[in-house]
Formats: sequence, C-alpha cells, structure tokens
Amino acid sequence: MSWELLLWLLALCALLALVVQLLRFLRADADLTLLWAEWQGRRPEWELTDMVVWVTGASSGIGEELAYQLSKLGVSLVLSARRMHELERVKRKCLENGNLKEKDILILPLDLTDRSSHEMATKAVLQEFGRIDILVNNGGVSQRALCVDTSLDVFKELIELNYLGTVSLTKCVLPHMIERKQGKIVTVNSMVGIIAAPLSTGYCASKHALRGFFNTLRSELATYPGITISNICPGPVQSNIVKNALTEEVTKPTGSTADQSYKMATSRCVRLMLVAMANDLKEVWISDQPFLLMIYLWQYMPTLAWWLTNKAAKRRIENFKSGVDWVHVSPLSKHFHTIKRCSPICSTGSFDFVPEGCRFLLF
Ligand SMILES: NC(=O)c1ccc[n+]([C@@H]2O[C@H](COP(=O)([O-])OP(=O)(O)OC[C@H]3O[C@@H](n4cnc5c(N)ncnc54)[C@H](O)[C@@H]3O)[C@@H](O)[C@H]2O)c1
Repeated sequence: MSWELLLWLLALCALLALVVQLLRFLRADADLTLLWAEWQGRRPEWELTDMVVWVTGASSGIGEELAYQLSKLGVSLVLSARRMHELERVKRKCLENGNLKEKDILILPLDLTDRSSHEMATKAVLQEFGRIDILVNNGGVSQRALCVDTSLDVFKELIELNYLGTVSLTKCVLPHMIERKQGKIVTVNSMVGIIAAPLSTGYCASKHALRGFFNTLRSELATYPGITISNICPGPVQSNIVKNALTEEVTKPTGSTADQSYKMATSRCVRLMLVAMANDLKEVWISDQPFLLMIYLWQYMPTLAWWLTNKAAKRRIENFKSGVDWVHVSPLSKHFHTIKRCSPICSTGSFDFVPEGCRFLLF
C-alpha cells in the first residue's frame, strides 16, 4: 500500500472519529467527565452499599426515584420531606421493590424552612443509625413568574427553602462528618445554578447561591479529603417541579399540567447522580440536548451563550404569557430530538453498536 493511500485512510479515520464524537456529544445526556465515570469509573453498586444515606425531598420526583434506586443498593435510608403519608408510600415501595428491611428505612418528616428543627432531626438519624455517610440535599421548589410581577415574599421563600434550609441542614450534619473525617454532601442544584433562565429570577438566585456556598465549603474542607462535596446540576427532568413552582404570590399555585415528554426520565437522571456520588465528582451537568450544549456555551463561549439566551428568552416569555411552559415548542429542541433518534451509533451512553476494536475512536 502506498504512503499516500495510507495517509488518506488515516485522514478518513480521523474524520470518521470526529463525526462520531460530534454525534455522540449531540446526544450526550451529561458532561463528559460524568459519562467517562459512568463508562470507566466506580460503580454505585460497589461504592454505596452499606452506607447511611439521608435524602431530603424524598416524597416526590428526583428524591423519590433516588429512594427507589438506593434501596436496591442495600443502603440504610432516611427519607425526609414534609408529608408523612407520601413518605410512607415511598417507604412501602422501597420495601416491595428494593433489598431493604423495615429497620433499614427511617421516615423523618422535615420542613427545610423550619430551621430550628434541623438539629433534632440530625440527632434522630444518628440515634437510629449511628452515622450519616451521605447527605443528599434535594428538597426544593422552583418558580414561574416574571420578576416585575413577583412579590418579595416569593424571593424570600425561595431563599429560605432552597438556600438557607439546605445550608442549615448541612451545618447540622457537618460537625459529625468532620469528627469521622469522612462523608459525602451531595446537593441537587440545577443547570440554572450556572446559567440564566427567564421567569425564575428567585429560583436561579437561590441555586447560584448554593453553588457558591458549596464550592467555598469544599475549599474550607481541603484538610479533610475524606469529606466530599458534589453539586448535581440537572436540566429539565420529569417530576412535579413545575406543578409545585411558586408564582407571583407565595399562595398562588401554577396550575400547570405541562407536557413532560421532552424532559429527561427521572430514572436516568438519578442513575447518573449515583455515578457522580460513587466517583466523588465535584460538579456534574445532567441534561438532554440542547440544554447540555447551553451549559457548555455558558462555560466556554459566554458571548454566544448570551446571544442565544436572549433570543430564547423572548420566545419563552411569549409562550409563558400564552400559557405554554417553555422549550418543548422550540425548533432547536426538536432538531436535537431528531439527531438523537437518528444516531444509533451513539446510543444510550453504551457502546453496544461499536465494534470492540473501534472504541478508542470514541474518546
Ligand atoms: N425536575 C427538574 O427539572 C429539576 C431540574 C433541576 C434541578 N431540580 C432540583 O431537584 C430537586 C428536586 O426537585 P424535583 O424535580 O424532584 O421536584 P418535586 O416537586 O417533584 O420534588 C421536590 C421535593 O422537595 C420537597 N420539598 C418542597 N418544599 C419543602 C420543604 N419546605 N421542606 C422539605 N421538603 C420540601 C417536596 O416535598 C418534594 O419531595 C429540587 O432541588 C429542584 O430544584 C429539578
């Protein structure tokens, strides 16, 4: 074979690898570090078994699914939220479908805004299980309202619940982790803890505040390498978040029955969260496209990100005023769904379609 032909073949391979990489990225549903950890890193099944895990906001959505997936790993579970009967329902399902016994699950009603109760709640967990290995700060509410129409009470509520409630509980658990020199503090932040999202000024602010808090706390804990802090930043995920979102007034419900089909499945988001926990990743982005791409743009090409955000914001506010909850009508989003359907080589984060010898091309 002549040198020229060999060079052409190599160039073709490189081009093919590039196209595969691009397709793969366009259908990626998490940042590349997390996908790598899912592929090559530590498995939740090896790392999280036997741990004592405290999940807030466990009565619905992401927290509920987390309880189900954790119960299959054989952890000891503490389920917290405000509604006792909902927690009982989640516990029953964990016992039916998981590997846990009655004694492995503690139901602990908790209101994140009632900060004076957090110390007692922490003592109750320690009394029951003797330790807390993982605290998952998941409980929270979102917002759907224009800033100009929103009462200051709504901003106060979002900060009290999403930010101060989470900080308060973390501060109660932290001395115990410091004493043991180990533990994981996992916080369900959001992609809007990084980027801007219209109609959610108060929610975005609370999540940005959490990101600043936990990044700084991590630096303060540098002398305790056994204590890890993970910020989980999901994009849209199927849950009750929009239904429960605050509006212009604290007492006014959204009344939204928004279409959730364009959002990421809760089970996939939670699986990736478990991978992040097992691998002690500092910050992870979990989202379908085009939202994942937006986070990358915000991080690496902010000028372009601002231009796109402003264009999308106009459309989103128009949609909101006509009673439609955002992006599933966006042409860009539809485009990405088409790419996803048409790229089997990059299927579901696995490499089933790629011959063993060619896998090096993908990373
Ligand atoms: N679903 C999404 O699209 C999405 C995206 C990014 C981030 N998140 C974050 O994920 C977390 C979970 O939300 P979700 O999507 O499962 O929504 P959800 O509404 O289904 O669940 C929220 C949970 O928080 C609990 N909660 C609310 N107020 C509370 C309080 N005062 N005290 C204690 N618990 C309280 C609720 O009872 C519920 O269990 C939130 O922090 C949210 O900000 C969600």
